[in-house]
Amino acid sequence: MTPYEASQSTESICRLAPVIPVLVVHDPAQARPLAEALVRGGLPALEVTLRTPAALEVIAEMAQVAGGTVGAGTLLTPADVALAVEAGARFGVSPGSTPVLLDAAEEAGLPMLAGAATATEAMALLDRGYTVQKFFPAEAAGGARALAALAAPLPQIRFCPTGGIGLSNAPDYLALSNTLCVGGSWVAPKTALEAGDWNAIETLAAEAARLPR
Ligand SMILES: O=C(O)C(=O)C[C@H](O)[C@H](O)COP(=O)(O)O
Repeated sequence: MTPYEASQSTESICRLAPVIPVLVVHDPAQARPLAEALVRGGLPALEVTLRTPAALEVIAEMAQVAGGTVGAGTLLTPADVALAVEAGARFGVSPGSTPVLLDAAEEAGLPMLAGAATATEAMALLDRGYTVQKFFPAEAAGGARALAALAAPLPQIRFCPTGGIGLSNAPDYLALSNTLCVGGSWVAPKTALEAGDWNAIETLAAEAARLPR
């Protein structure tokens, strides 16, 4: 897969809904009800972070949920890419970008939403052909003002900002010309997950899905 094709795929995924939930799941038994609640609420694109021992099993379970598009987050190494693809991930997300990681994703045909936090990092990805990128850590790296400033010299790059975003500040990003969607963990909070409160998660998803962009 070329970086151009990867960007086309990640753009379509980012256009599915205003928010991509960032999920940290410890129990594979929660995968299906969680994905179903998020999809019912109107958020079909899901990012499962490879930060728990259960993550690959969670991806495999979620990949079978109708209407969902499941990706793997926190991809750091070529080995992570291979495991994510094997589990059934349809896209990958990384906090930053390294040539070996991008090589592996391109070879494996996994569309990457790779991270950049500065103009230099965004330009390096653009040089390689990635016109859709993750802006991470969004709030800590200057927030919506920083992302808006990048749009002036780099209008051809579109972003999914992630990191520190919630319902209250998501609109600041979604109003920007260079933002396709935002990522965030707020739609699947730890307390609701621990309680298996799928209705609460569906309500949070529905609220997020209604955000204008
Ligand atoms: O490691 C990755 O690939 C990630 O995707 C990192 C996540 O985007 C953020 O950790 C989510 O940040 P919060 O919404 O503030 O919890």
